[in-house]
Amino acid sequence: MRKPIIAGNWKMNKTIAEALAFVDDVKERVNNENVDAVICAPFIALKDLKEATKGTDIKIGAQNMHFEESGAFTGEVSPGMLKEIGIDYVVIGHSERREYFNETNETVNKKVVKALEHGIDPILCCGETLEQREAGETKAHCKIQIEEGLKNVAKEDISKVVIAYEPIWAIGTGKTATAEDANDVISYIREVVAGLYGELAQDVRIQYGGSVKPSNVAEIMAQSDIDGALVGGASLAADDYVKLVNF
Ligand SMILES: O=C[C@H](O)COP(=O)(O)O
Repeated sequence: MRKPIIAGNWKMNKTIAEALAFVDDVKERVNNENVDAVICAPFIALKDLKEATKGTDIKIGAQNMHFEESGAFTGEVSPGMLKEIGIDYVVIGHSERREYFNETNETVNKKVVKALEHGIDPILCCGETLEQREAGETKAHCKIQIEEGLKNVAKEDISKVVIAYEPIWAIGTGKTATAEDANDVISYIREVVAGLYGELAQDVRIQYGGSVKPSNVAEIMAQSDIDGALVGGASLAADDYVKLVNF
């Protein structure tokens, strides 16, 4: 039985003060024991958020990390630094990182492997552009991203990986894939994982992301293969976040 995971991805939003006010507002209201509720926040707020959510059901994730342990990588944050403050999850290979920061399947894979090595659960993102969707290349594109992203991930670790399917054309646009379409691609992604890990694919949680909001989360979560959501815009408003995790 896969436990659903609803993760807010705040992207480059909220100061530390705003992040703490948000947690203060939602922490008593996040009470769905059947869901893992996560907030993925900017690096600078992570330590404070970990402290502020102690004893609550909210888990904290980063939005990126480097794959090296340390060294001359100006501006980067290492897996050990995240582990030191108890970070639970890390988003890896979000389409915005792939597009604006030149992340490739190869660097994404190194980060996935390194996160697992440090006991941080990676949220591995995949998804197609509008052009790829219109050309009928959605599944082929996701297959490559997943197969390359999971290279060298041991069988013992695969259930710790969360996959987020986010069609790029649905991110921040208000356009959501229909729940059935999203489920179809996600079922296919599970087949791809099964091609690599057999039955263990049934333990891997696969989220949908792209304009998820309180009004559509229940329909999305009702699909057979969708195990959660990675939510951008709607996760920034406290009341909406509470509705999303208590769907
Ligand atoms: O990581 C979250 C996704 O990019 C979705 O963003 P959105 O909910 O604002 O469309």
